[in-house]
Amino acid sequence: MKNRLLIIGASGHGKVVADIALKMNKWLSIAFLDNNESIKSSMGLEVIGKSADALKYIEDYDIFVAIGNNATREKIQEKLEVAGASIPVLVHPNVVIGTEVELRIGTVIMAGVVINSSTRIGKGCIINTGSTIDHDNVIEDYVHISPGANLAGNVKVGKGSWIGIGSAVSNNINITNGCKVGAGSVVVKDITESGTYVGVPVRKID
Ligand SMILES: CC(=O)SCCNC(=O)CCNC(=O)[C@H](O)C(C)(C)COP(=O)(O)OP(=O)(O)OC[C@H]1O[C@@H](n2cnc3c(N)ncnc32)[C@H](O)[C@@H]1OP(=O)(O)O
Repeated sequence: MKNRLLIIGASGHGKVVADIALKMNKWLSIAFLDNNESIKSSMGLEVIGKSADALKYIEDYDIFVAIGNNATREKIQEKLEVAGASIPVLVHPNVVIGTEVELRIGTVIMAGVVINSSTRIGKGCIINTGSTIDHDNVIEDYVHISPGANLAGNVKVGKGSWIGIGSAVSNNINITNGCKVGAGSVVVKDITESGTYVGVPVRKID
């Protein structure tokens, strides 16, 4: 761990990530990188360069990718990992995390989340505000669980999938990689084909 933190992405998601990092009180200073040159600072934290500059900072900074798009976040984080960057896990102080829960690098756990026992969360995941992930889940790399989504026990979510705001996934369900599950949708059967699914229960629209 380094004593400075660099957050890639200074927009909405980046701000929530920075707020969590500030509350963790582990870093002496926190700054952003962002490709939008018009953003000079965000939340009182300076923007010191563009995303492409990240490799210049890997000796002195922990680096966290705060980009909401799963594929873009994966691309940037994988490049940083290959270059040997130190990539933290960010956990808001007000979460409940059970026994034998594994969280991998580049993942952020936002306020009000509950993760129950024996669940594994992969690299670069966003576990967004007030979502719940119950026991024995496997959340693969670069997944986004949106605010207020509820996953029952023994759920598996494949790499790069996005579970929409306020959606629900029944117990013992597998959702394959590269899926989008729409806002407020309910998944009661396995999803075995990548695509976009909406409704109660979900139907494939794309
Ligand atoms: C902190 C944060 O902000 S985190 C971000 C949280 N945001 C979310 O969770 C958003 C999740 N996204 C959605 O639900 C989106 O609607 C998606 C990804 C499912 C689909 O988006 P698109 O591919 O652009 O689909 P589009 O908007 O064109 O809709 C296609 C059809 O599906 C319907 N539809 C779209 N989303 C839903 C939904 N969640 N539930 C039911 N029907 C839906 C539309 O009404 C439309 O129907 P129509 O053809 O009869 O008019």
